[in-house]
Amino acid sequence: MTGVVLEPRAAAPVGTAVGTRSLTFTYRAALPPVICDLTVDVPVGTTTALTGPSGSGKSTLLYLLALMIRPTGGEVVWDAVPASRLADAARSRLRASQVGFVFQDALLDPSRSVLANVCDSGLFAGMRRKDAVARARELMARFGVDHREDHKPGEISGGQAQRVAICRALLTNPRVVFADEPTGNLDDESAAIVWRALTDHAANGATVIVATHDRSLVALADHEVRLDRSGGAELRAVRP
Ligand SMILES: Nc1ncnc2c1ncn2[C@@H]1O[C@H](COP(=O)(O)OP(=O)(O)OP(=O)(O)O)[C@@H](O)[C@H]1O
Repeated sequence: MTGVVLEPRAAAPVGTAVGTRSLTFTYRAALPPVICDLTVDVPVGTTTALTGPSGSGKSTLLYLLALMIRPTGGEVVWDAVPASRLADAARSRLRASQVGFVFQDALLDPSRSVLANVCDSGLFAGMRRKDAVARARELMARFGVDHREDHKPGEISGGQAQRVAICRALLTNPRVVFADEPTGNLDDESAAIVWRALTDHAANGATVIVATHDRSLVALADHEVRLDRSGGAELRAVRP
C-alpha cells in the first residue's frame, strides 16, 4: 500500500481538505490500474505539486479528487466524508460550490465569449449575474485578458486561453483548486503571475493541487506527491 501523509505548515489551518483511502482506478478491467492503493491527505491551506512521468496518472488523480470520475476501489474523502456516501446531487453541489478546476487544454466553450466562459461557473453555483461579471472582470484584469472579454476562445492565444481558464476556476473563490499543467502554455512572466495567484489563494485558506512537470514551480510548493508508473506515489516535503 502507498501511504502519504502531508504535514501542514505550522501557520496553515489544521485539517484535511481532500484525501484518498486505498484509492485504485482502472480505465478498463483488462488494463493495469492507473492509480493503485493510494492514500494521501492534503491539508487545508497548502499547495501540493503533483508530479510524475507522462502517463503516470496525474490528470486521472485530479479528476478523481474533484469527483469527476469514480474510483474502481477505495475512497476519495472530502472533509472526512467518503465521497461514495454523497448522492449525485450533493456531489454536483460540492463541485459547483467548492471546486475550481483548470483543465490541461483550458477546455473553454468555443461558442461563448471569454466573459461568458468565466462567468458561467459562478452562475451555475448560484452567484448573481452582476456579481459574477464584476468578479470575472476583476480576475481578467489581474491576469491581463480583460481586453479579450468579447472574443471567442478561438480568437485568443493558447496562453491567453489558459489564463481565462484560471479566471474561471477562481471565480467562486473555491475552497479547493485543482490545476492540470496550468502554466504549460505560458511564458515565464505569465507563469509567475499564475503561480502567485494560486499560492495567494492557498495563503487565504484554500487548498491548491497542481499537476506539473515544471520543477521551478514544484520548488515553490509546500509538498510534492510524485506518482510512479506502477500507480503508487511517494511524498517529498518541498518546504519544511
Ligand atoms: N479515457 C481513457 N481511457 C483509457 N486510458 C486512459 C484514458 N485517459 C487516460 N488514459 C491512460 O491513463 C494513463 C494516465 O493518464 P493521465 O492523463 O492521467 O496521465 P498524466 O500523468 O496526467 O500524463 P501527462 O503528464 O502526459 O499529462 C495513461 O496511460 C493514459 O494513456
